[in-house]
Amino acid sequence: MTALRIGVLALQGDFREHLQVVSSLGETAVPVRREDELKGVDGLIIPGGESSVMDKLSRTFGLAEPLKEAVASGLPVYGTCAGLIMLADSILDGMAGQQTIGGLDVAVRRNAFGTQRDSFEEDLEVPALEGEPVHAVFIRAPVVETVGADAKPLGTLADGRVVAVEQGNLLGTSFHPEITGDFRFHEYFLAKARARASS
Ligand SMILES: NC(=O)CC[C@H](N)C(=O)O
Repeated sequence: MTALRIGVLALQGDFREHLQVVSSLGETAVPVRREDELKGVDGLIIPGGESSVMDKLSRTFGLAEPLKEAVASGLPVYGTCAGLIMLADSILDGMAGQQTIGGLDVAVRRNAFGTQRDSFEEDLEVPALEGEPVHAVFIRAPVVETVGADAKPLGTLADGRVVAVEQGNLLGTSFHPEITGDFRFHEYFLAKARARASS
């Protein structure tokens, strides 16, 4: 089986961790900072970081429109934390003028857990993934406040709040699987990329 070519948006945030995860799973990982680096990728990961900065940089570097086109073309895209915010059709508590790439029919609230719970960890039941609950690490994390008709929740906190969603080839998590050593979400995403590459 030939390795997939997976781009990781490398404008800002913890893109290095995702590049390492993709390589450790046997695929080819490529940092994406320019439009031409998006060409020929079988999937794209948008990392955690600061979504308002990522938004500004993507517009400054002329990547915002190509990213929207990539999503519209059906490219598999996985966003973690700030990356989930970038994929959301609407943001609550965004910075003034903050825009997103969109694609996921959800409204996401930034920094939803407030200062007292800036970072926390919780085990999540994720029925779509086999095996144990997913140990999820949240860092100034967003929450999916509204899931539209086209999107589907994949994982919820014990209090019922949605922190993982999917919609066709798009996948988003509020938390950071790239730092826990449990890469089932990455594998779930790579399966979408593999299916598309071989279709
Ligand atoms: N760990 C993260 O990616 C934090 C997200 C950040 N709070 C934002 O609004 O973009």
